[in-house]
Amino acid sequence: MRKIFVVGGMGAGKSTARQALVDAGLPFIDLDQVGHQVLKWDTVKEELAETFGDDVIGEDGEVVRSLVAARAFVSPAETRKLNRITMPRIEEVYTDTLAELEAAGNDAVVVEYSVFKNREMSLAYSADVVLAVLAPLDLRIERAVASGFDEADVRRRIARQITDADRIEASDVVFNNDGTKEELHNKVLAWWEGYQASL
Ligand SMILES: CC(C)(COP(=O)(O)OP(=O)(O)OC[C@H]1O[C@@H](n2cnc3c(N)ncnc32)[C@H](O)[C@@H]1O)[C@@H](O)C(=O)NCCC(=O)NCCS
Ligand SMILES: Nc1ncnc2c1ncn2[C@@H]1O[C@H](COP(=O)(O)OP(=O)(O)OP(=O)(O)O)[C@@H](O)[C@H]1O
Repeated sequence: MRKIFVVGGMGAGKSTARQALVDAGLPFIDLDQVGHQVLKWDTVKEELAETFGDDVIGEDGEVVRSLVAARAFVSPAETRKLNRITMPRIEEVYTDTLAELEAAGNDAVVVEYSVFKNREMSLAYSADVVLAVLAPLDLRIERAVASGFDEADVRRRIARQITDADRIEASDVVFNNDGTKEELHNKVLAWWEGYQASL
């Protein structure tokens, strides 16, 4: 099963690019969504409370994501603590989901991976193709804020992520999302048609 990774910084337009491939009929795994799923595991909740404070578990017993973000993205060291808790569990769910999709007879899957670092040392070692979605920083911040995130939080998260130069270096195809959503959608679909024809 071909694994088509969609990577990009916060607010770049990964979900929009992924949707174009989903509209073309591909199943998808969004690793941000998988991340939210593992926050429901008791072991993860316990480790987050030990690391970032008991109050990161709300009165309803669920992780208060905004509070974890406020504490985990203040420095590379704190972000590493978060990643050490979440990443092994995300990888476990990812591997299981891949196996299920493969068993169901799918030829390809789109994987949206927001914290991609490089092809060798992350989940992306299994990628057949890496598509990078790029957009100017001010536009990314504006879009992320418009979708509900606090600006200071967005800036802290972006500071913990790799740069677009690194993304260009590590990817096979680059999409600039500096026009309309429809333009991005069409560019991704055009790539997919060409890619399929080349197989
Ligand atoms: C910190 C948490 C609780 C914040 O939840 P929240 O709902 O506010 O954000 P959400 O999960 O939707 O992520 C939004 C964006 O934040 C950025 N982001 C999230 N986690 C990270 C991280 N570990 N490092 C850098 N950026 C990150 C990404 O650009 C992501 O697309 C959550 O992001 C989390 O548990 N992160 C750790 C797991 C992880 O790395 N998930 C990303 C997919 S592998
Ligand atoms: N070309 C565009 N023009 C205007 N708005 C856009 C464009 N591309 C994306 N957006 C909007 O910007 C926001 C971020 O886009 P999207 O969710 O696709 O990015 P993402 O890379 O998946 O972000 P995140 O890292 O937060 O998951 C969304 O609200 C989306 O609708």
